[in-house]
Amino acid sequence: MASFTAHSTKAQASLASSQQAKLVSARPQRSTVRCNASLPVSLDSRQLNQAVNRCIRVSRHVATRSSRGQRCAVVAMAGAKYDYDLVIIGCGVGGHGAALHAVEQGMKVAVIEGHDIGGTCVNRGCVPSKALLAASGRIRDMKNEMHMKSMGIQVGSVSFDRAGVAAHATQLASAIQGNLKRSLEALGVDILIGQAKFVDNHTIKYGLPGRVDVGGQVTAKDVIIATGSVPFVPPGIPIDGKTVFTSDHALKLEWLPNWVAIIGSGYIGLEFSDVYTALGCEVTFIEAMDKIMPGFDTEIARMAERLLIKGRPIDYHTGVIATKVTPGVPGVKPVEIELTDFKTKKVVDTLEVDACMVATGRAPYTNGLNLGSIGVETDRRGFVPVSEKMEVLGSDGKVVPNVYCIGDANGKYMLAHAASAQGISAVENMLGRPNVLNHLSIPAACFTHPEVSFVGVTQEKAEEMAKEQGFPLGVAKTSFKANSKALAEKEGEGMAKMLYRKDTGEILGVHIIGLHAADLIHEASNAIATKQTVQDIKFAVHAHPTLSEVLDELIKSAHVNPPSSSSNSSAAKAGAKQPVAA
Ligand SMILES: Cc1cc2nc3c(=O)[nH]c(=O)nc-3n(C[C@H](O)[C@H](O)[C@H](O)COP(=O)(O)OP(=O)(O)OC[C@H]3O[C@@H](n4cnc5c(N)ncnc54)[C@H](O)[C@@H]3O)c2cc1C
Ligand SMILES: NC(=O)c1ccc[n+]([C@@H]2O[C@H](COP(=O)([O-])OP(=O)(O)OC[C@H]3O[C@@H](n4cnc5c(N)ncnc54)[C@H](O)[C@@H]3O)[C@@H](O)[C@H]2O)c1
Repeated sequence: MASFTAHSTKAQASLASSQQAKLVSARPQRSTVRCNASLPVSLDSRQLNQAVNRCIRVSRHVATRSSRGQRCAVVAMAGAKYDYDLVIIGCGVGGHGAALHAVEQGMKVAVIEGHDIGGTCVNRGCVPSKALLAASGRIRDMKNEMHMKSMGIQVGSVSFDRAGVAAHATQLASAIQGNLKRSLEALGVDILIGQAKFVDNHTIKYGLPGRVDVGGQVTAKDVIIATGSVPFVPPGIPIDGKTVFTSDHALKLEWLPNWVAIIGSGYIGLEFSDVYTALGCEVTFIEAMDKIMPGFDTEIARMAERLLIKGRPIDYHTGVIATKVTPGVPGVKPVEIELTDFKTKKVVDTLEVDACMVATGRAPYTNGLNLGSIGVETDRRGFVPVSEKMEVLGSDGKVVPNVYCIGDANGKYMLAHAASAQGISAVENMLGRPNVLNHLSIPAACFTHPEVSFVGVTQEKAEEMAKEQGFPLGVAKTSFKANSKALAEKEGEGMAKMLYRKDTGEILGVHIIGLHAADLIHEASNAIATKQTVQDIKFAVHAHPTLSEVLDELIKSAHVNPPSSSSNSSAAKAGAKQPVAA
């Protein structure tokens, strides 16, 4: 049976010889687990807690037998079986989030990164794109004379320096990359450089092609695959990086084509249409689905079309795919795009434009991991199959012990904050604390001007659920038009919509389009994550005048029956004023 010596430590523990308390992976057989309580160095209370957590992790017998409240100081035994508790392959936001949480839990962690710390989000995604959107958004605002005049502002001619805007994006990416790296170093995470591949569940080889001085082999009790994704380019589209390109190239803003066709009207297409049109380019969308912005709730997409497309130099072709693209030469020869009807497969048109951006989704970056060595097969598109606890599933459908996959590589929800939340969840699960992330509580936002955000399901999906499960569906709506803060900014265009169960008050989805929608969505996503109902949050107070009152009004306008209006509700007991339905 496991034996455990716990020292209650009021102050610093008394210390033995060794200079460093290395909570290195001891992974002895459970029957021989022995957590020795002599501490080799002074530990502060945080380190002490980490040590306790570490011991609890090594043996669950200990977890149940030792009172967690009692401050036990523990040091893992000598003779570590693995180099690390956790090795993370890929150091994007997913890997970074997982590493931070694992260190917090007292684990010894290494990340292996084959390209650049920060991955897509920091270097080729969220961060530089938001910098371009911020700069181009200002330019759009200042060029909007009517808007400025309506607030009594006169602006002279507005000009910008393309290279300066581009530099803002690259400098921001590089600053944030540095911050990320320093945060890992400060926490003692080992950063190993190289492309990693599995030898077995606990052994990873890494190196760089043609570099004998880089690389090696490490072992770990647990491994997380966090290798992210790369742009997906449909067949028949040669990328030259100049006239035919993906977001990887577009973010460098090396030139501004007069007319750019964007294939795909998802997040990347929309955000880049916002940047390009603010900087004076014309845009044509090529979208395979029958409607533009097919990923959004239909009503929100309709409003987005009015606010983000009509009134801007943007047109679109829907229900068509680009089957052949011939690159051009800037200023000399246009790019030719052959359009084919998505359903009939007949060629219907040919476009000649200055440039073509491909924004048709992302493909997982899982090649070269030697997943076969651990009995794993990716799906047709290359995504790693995972359980709801982020455990990797083998080709037999069973959990592959000690291997997890998070972020874009598993394809569950390709967003930065989802990757990092999945990383935290995976660490919790490897520590023996079962954790399932509710993906329906993860907010998403498109950072156009104005922004679009949502959490949970669309109205179409909610209607389907209501029909199948037989519950009454509530649809509450509010507008930004009546919001004092939005009106003060002369930004009254926008709406918010909530889908909820009228019988229980459960919130199924919230969609917002309008000023700062990306910030406003969190009240709703937190409510869904913590399972709060409409009744629970109906009487929360919002500062006036703020944009958050849009959500306040939205929630107050929802009608749940029964039991929210019952006189037994806590708010009614407290004598809260009943809100007026909008
Ligand atoms: C233009 C653009 C804008 C975006 N904007 C947003 C946004 O505003 N908000 C948002 O939430 N999301 C946004 N995203 C999506 C977001 O960037 C991704 O969801 C997120 O980066 C995924 O994180 P990850 O950690 O899973 O993978 P990544 O960030 O892709 O990181 C994976 C890392 O693993 C490394 N790697 C791969 N294979 C190996 C290997 N074998 N060995 C070692 N290292 C390896 C890669 O080099 C990479 O650094 C955007 C994406 C793009 C392209
Ligand atoms: N603000 C954000 O959070 C943000 C910003 C950018 C990117 N991202 C992430 O990056 C990922 C990739 O973004 P994206 O915009 O490339 O993908 P997406 O999945 O959002 O949109 C792709 C669009 O392209 C269309 N499409 C696909 N193949 C086509 C073809 N052959 N011809 C014409 N249309 C085609 C699809 O119907 C879809 O509308 C997304 O999953 C998103 O999560 C997020």
